[in-house]
Amino acid sequence: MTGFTVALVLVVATAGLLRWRRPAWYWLTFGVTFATVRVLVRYASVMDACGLTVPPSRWRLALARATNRPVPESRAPRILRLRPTRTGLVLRLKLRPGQDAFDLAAASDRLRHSFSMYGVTSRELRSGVVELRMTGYDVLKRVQMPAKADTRPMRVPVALREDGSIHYRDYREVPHALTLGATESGKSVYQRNLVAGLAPMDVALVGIDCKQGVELFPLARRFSALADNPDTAVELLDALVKRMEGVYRIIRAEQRITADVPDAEIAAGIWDLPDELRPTPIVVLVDEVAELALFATREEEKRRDRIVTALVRLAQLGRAAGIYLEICGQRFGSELGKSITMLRAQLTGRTAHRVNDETSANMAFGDIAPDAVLAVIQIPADMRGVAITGDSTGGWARIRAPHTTLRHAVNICNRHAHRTPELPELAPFRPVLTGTSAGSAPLSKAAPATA
Ligand SMILES: Nc1ncnc2c1ncn2[C@@H]1O[C@H](COP(=O)(O)OP(=O)(O)OP(=O)(O)O)[C@@H](O)[C@H]1O
Repeated sequence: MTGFTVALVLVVATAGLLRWRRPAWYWLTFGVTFATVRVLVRYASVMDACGLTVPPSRWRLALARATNRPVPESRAPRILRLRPTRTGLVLRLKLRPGQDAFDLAAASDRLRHSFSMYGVTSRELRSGVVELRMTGYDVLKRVQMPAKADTRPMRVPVALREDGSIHYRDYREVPHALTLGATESGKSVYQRNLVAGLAPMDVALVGIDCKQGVELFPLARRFSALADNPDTAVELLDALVKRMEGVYRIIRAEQRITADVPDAEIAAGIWDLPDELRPTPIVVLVDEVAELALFATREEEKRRDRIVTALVRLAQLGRAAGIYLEICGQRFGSELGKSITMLRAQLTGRTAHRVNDETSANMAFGDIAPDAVLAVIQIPADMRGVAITGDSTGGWARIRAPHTTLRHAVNICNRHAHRTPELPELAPFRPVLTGTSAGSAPLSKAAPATA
């Protein structure tokens, strides 16, 4: 036996032994080749077995009869493209007459078993063309974000989807979002990833962290305004509403100039304004929203009503003024008092981490994607950070953000501290940065924060 044959036998034997464990590196070294060959060789028989073929058309049958040939076989969707990726394979299929995208979606679990893949998901690209994404291993087990991401202004690659693609938080497409989850489910890590993704962009970050500031205050260098208690939060939200009204006045002034000019675009939001006039967009991050909505005394009730009213106004009118809400909490339902469900209805983007009961899952998806409720309940307790994300289109996906530590997020914020815009309306809430620890000093308005 030559040296080459021995090496080949060793490689094949090692690959065979490792196949059942399927770590990510196994996939990259051997799996991708095996899976491509397997899918191509088994394609016709698997499609037939999964009921994804159509009988030959009448003219093909007639032609076979006329030329005295055997009866043609049923045909599977035509493969337009097969692309191996870092996590699996992507197949683009042209459907045969009589098939629809739902046929493939309904057969995805059968396809997964038949092709020996970890996961198969399908989505319609355009009429008659469906994309099947196959993953060779559990990509959410240890999240590694793809090196290349399609970054655009106000679009953050925040997590990995179970089909291996990137999940983006796009503020211009989905202005406001709600993130729910039980304690220790991964909400703060998700929010940290958002801050780290937004830090290099031209955006002002505003934080309301009612967990005594433990999550957002270490990131203070990149924040234009911070509040760590409901009293400061109510003033900060009022200031944001005032700023929103100011931005509306700028848009109105710009409209008067262009309304008389035929064929000119009329500004309907900050993104239609010329660069030199465009106010800085603002992302408002609220951690533990229930703390803002709970009250014990009459005074606190009045404060709570002011807070919720300001949040509703920002959610209703903020998009055009470039003010986007990112609200995080353990529960967000009618038990938090009046106007909460009205606010929730404005939060288009929904992300739910592990929850402890069906009611909490319903708060996230009951009104937009009822089948996602079951998926939320099924998130295992030992997979912290795994979440279900959906939007008003009714679609949903399983995602997990990379495990970004607080130290890593702080480093990113410090690196981009020079990008922190100074907004005059929010100046009183700008964190005062000192080199020393804030210790036991109350972190209220203009409080020192360390990073
Ligand atoms: N995406 C992730 N990947 C791996 N581990 C994670 C991920 N997200 C969270 N974790 C783990 O779960 C722990 C709790 O996460 P996190 O602090 O974000 O939860 P939380 O929902 O904000 O909890 P609480 O509401 O109690 O503050 C983290 O310390 C981390 O170890």
